[in-house]
Amino acid sequence: MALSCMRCPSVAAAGPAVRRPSSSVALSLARCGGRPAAVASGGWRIHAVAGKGVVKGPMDTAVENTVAPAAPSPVENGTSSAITVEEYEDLASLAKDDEASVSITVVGASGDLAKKKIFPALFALYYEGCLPKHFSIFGYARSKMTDAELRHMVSKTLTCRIDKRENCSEKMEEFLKRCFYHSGQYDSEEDFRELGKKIELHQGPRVSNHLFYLSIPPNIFLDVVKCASKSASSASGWTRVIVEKPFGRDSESSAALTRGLKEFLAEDQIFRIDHYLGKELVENLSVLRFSNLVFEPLWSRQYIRNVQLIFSEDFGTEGRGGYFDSYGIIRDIMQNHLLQILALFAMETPISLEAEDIRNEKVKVLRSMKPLRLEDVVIGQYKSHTKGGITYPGYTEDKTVPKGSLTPTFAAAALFINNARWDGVPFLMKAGKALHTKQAEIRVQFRHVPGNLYKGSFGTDLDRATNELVIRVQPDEGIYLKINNKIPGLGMRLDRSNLNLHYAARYPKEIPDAYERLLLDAIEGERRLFIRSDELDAAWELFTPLLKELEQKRMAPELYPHGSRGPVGAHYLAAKYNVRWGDLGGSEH
Ligand SMILES: NC(=O)C1=CN([C@@H]2O[C@H](COP(=O)(O)OP(=O)(O)OC[C@H]3O[C@@H](n4cnc5c(N)ncnc54)[C@H](OP(=O)(O)O)[C@@H]3O)[C@@H](O)[C@H]2O)C=CC1
Ligand SMILES: O=C1O[C@H](COP(=O)(O)O)[C@@H](O)[C@H](O)[C@H]1O
Repeated sequence: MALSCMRCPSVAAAGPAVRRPSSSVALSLARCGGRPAAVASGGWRIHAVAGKGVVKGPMDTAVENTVAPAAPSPVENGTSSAITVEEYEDLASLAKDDEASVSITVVGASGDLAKKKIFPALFALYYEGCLPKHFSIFGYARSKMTDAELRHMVSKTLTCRIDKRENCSEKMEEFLKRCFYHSGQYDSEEDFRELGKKIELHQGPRVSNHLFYLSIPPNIFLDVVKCASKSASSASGWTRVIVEKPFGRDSESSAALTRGLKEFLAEDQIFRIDHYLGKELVENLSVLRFSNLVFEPLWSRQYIRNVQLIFSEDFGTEGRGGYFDSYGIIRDIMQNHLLQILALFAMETPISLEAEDIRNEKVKVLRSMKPLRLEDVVIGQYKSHTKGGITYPGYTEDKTVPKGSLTPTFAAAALFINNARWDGVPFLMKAGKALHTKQAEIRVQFRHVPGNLYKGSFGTDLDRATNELVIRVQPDEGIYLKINNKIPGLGMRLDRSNLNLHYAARYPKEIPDAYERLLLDAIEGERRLFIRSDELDAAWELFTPLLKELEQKRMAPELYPHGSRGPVGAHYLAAKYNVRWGDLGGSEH
């Protein structure tokens, strides 16, 4: 069975002629499983990098990708233009002779994230035929390991998709053969130089593109970027760096990190990952809104009563208390994952689907947020709870958490966007660990029907009769819309039902993990789902004053039992804005 990267058909939808608004456009062609993609007769995907496509950052090289340097720019002198199918095919055949290689170096390869997410995602991409033909993967960390030991470690983490087991162990073998390990210190230019030599050796005489994934604690980000840029960046192709969160703890530390990174990297070499942006249902948010006439006209204060962004986990810190305690749930989940979803949800229609157009709109939302007030925030911390004879420890009983810690493991907040579309609409966020369930969802509660003819049928609880759109990000992905309908029969009794797009029923195929999408995007130079530095600044500007106030006043979190629905304060906060949390209703599917 020939596998092909399923990403290609979505590119085809954009059509062969790609319009670009910027004056300087570099072309990059990324191979997509060797299958026709962007046009019926081509095997390559055209990817135009808007604006500073050809960037001469300190760690970058002039050529964005594999196209011969003399490839004509399709856009001249600031006027929009398009690439014809013929030009496209010429470029594709040109590039076919000159395929670049890509190396992916997982820095911190011995760690939890690398094992849990990064290597499995790379294998899934390989299995799907999404990795470039010439690729190699390097693990880098201080731990001593041979290539064989790395392969053994990685092999234990690889799984086959439920729906794709054919040739799986063969594919695993092939994949593992392309994984190598280099042990070194994170602040040693010499060690990175050796790594660079190894990479070049495996890449052969082709244009060699280097991707580094920083899967390490943040205090060593800059050491690694410095050493990698000086000693292991590509001399012939691009060099890109994926940076994992946390991107600082507040505005100041985040700005310092950005300044540090920019000493060695240009902004468009930095891929700040927020894995929630790679989740299928978050990706679908814009499709839902902008490609369905029934939603976009309703997307404003005129019809939407409130929006809820809810994250819950049914487990506590469990050994990750060291990291968690100095960040807390607001920094861990709200300032990044939930705020990013909010920005995507609330943004104006972007000019196009280009990364910069989308990020421009998101940053406008973030910069329009009203300052977050302490009285609009509730914080909580889980305490021990015994259920069914099992005692679940409280947060401060975790050995990796300092005694008496006031770090919130739960927070709820009411946020507002100061713009014409959203003025007065509460955006309620709720995030917590050790709650009763693991779930992430977006809930949109619509206003009451004015002059509702059926008002009498709903009793006194009119809020229950309003429409609610639920986007279930995880688990059991789905989108459903609560509507009112008549119960069949001779009488006139009303009911609440769900118009339900249940992904498992509609799409039996396994949904790719967020890290797969994001890794592939980074390889292809697609920046849409990564955080730009001005977005990050705006996100910290919103949360930093609140975080400082909480810490300065040593606000004590409200305790809630492990496995419960969280502190009652969250209900009072919602009630203050006439909101009822949608995840607590009894009519879910
Ligand atoms: N784990 C997860 O689920 C998530 C993690 N992240 C972020 O991803 C990054 C990596 O996470 P994770 O894999 O859990 O991290 P780990 O703590 O497992 O660290 C990764 C590797 O870094 C090295 N390392 C650890 N501590 C230090 C230190 N103090 N000084 C130098 N090197 C050190 C170790 O490798 P060696 O000793 O071999 O050099 C370790 O294997 C972090 O920034 C984290 O915040 C983000 C979201 C989720
Ligand atoms: O970034 C983080 O996310 C995970 C939750 O991710 P999910 O994809 O499993 O929902 C969270 O557990 C962790 O604390 C946080 O750092």
